[in-house]
Amino acid sequence: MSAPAIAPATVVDGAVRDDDLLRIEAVDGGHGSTAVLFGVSLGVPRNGLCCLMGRNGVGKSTLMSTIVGLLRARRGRIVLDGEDVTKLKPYERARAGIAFVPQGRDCFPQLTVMENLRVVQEARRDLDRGAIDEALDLFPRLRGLLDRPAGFLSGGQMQQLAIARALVTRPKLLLLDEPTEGIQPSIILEIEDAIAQLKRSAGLSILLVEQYVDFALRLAERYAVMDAGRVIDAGETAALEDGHVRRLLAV
Ligand SMILES: Nc1ncnc2c1ncn2[C@@H]1O[C@H](COP(=O)(O)OP(=O)(O)OP(=O)(O)O)[C@@H](O)[C@H]1O
Repeated sequence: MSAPAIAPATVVDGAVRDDDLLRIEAVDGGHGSTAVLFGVSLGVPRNGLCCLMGRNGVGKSTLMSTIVGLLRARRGRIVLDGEDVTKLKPYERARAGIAFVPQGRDCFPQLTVMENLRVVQEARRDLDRGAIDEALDLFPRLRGLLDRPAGFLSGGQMQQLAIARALVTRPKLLLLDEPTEGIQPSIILEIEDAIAQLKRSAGLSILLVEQYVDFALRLAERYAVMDAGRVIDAGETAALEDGHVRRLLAV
């Protein structure tokens, strides 16, 4: 049987702009022999937030892993602040300014909150102690928990620690994969405040994967919706009609 023809990438209007900090251009990718992403083009504005939405299994986490280099892009380009990072290793992309908070939060459960932060700092000699203080300023709740092992934190506290760990690297781009998942509403508000504050602080752009549509749209300037490994709609949130994204997600 002959291989199926590869469809040309279709770029949805408004998905990516020339001056975006992160430009994902016509990327194909997946897991081993399983193709998941098909010609994905998407941009994250400078000092802005793009929320990426879509039902379970459409490829959002696969795209995040491809951006940080845990999975290889089979076709297309990933450009960060004008630098083509498509072929860089994950640690090289981290040094180029990409930080990732995966689903599941990825902290060391036996280490205390402070040790979790120091591990990141000590792995990177270019980082100074001030970076930890700045990250803690954003999440004051963590200051009272510095000696507590991360495994004894609540889900919301753990999420705050995971974001703080990412910020210790002083990234240009922060990738957040479903930060509200399984978290109580009061802590979701704290996380929303922290993300809003991060956006205001100069130099940070955020790609947020989120199923909680209201949370995502309150924070975002740009949105994109994926279905079956493709971006099917994207644009400025300011121009969104009420209910438009929900209708797409219900497809
Ligand atoms: N390690 C893996 N090996 C093979 N296939 C995988 C692997 N991880 C995910 N997939 C498949 O890739 C597709 C996209 O999954 P992905 O996790 O990227 O979707 P998602 O949109 O992030 O969904 P969710 O919101 O449930 O996390 C799914 O069909 C999934 O089964």
